Amino acid sequence: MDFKDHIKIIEDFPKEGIRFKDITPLMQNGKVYKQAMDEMAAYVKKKDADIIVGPEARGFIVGCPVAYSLELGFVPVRKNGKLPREVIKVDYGLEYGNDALTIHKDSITPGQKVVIMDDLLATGGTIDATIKLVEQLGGDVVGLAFMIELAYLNGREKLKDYDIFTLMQY
Ligand SMILES: O=P(O)(O)OC[C@H]1O[C@H](OP(=O)(O)OP(=O)(O)O)[C@H](O)[C@@H]1O
Ligand SMILES: Nc1ncnc2[nH]cnc12
Repeated sequence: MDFKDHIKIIEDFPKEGIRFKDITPLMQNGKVYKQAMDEMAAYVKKKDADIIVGPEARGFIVGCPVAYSLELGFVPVRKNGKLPREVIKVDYGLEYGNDALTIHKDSITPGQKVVIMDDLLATGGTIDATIKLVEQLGGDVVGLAFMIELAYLNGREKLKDYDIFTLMQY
């Protein structure tokens, strides 16, 4: 199955010069969405993860179905001010802006094997911040999984100490 047939590219969104990869057509097709999640689940299983972590919002679109299918827990990483209990926080930059990410302080048990999942790897800023949060809580990041990799932004270089799985590369 060629997953790229189900990704739409939108020029100059959300800012001039950005070629936005829209995953919503893939999600709208049940068979294709399931196949994509099954392939990502196979990777998470191979890494023998204890728990999945995903950053808001599109990390939930891939992390939750895979967690459900493997009967694993899912921990949300959210933008600043969204989580209701005690959090730790990290500032980060991405392809089109800056923000802060947070995680509940009690969401990871030290030594737990974590796979971090998101829809897309661009500069790696989001995942770098997510790794910092997980590691500050004592989690062991055993893998990173994305549907899409924008290879021209060199996110892999920033994340070179980690094992990375991607379904599609641009
Ligand atoms: O590798 P990076 O340069 O960090 O970029 C990738 C991130 O950007 C997008 O999220 P965005 O922050 O736009 O938020 P959203 O998921 O809430 O749309 C995408 O879902 C990744 O999380
Ligand atoms: N080019 C892009 N398309 C979709 N999501 C993104 N997140 C960061 N860069 C992106």
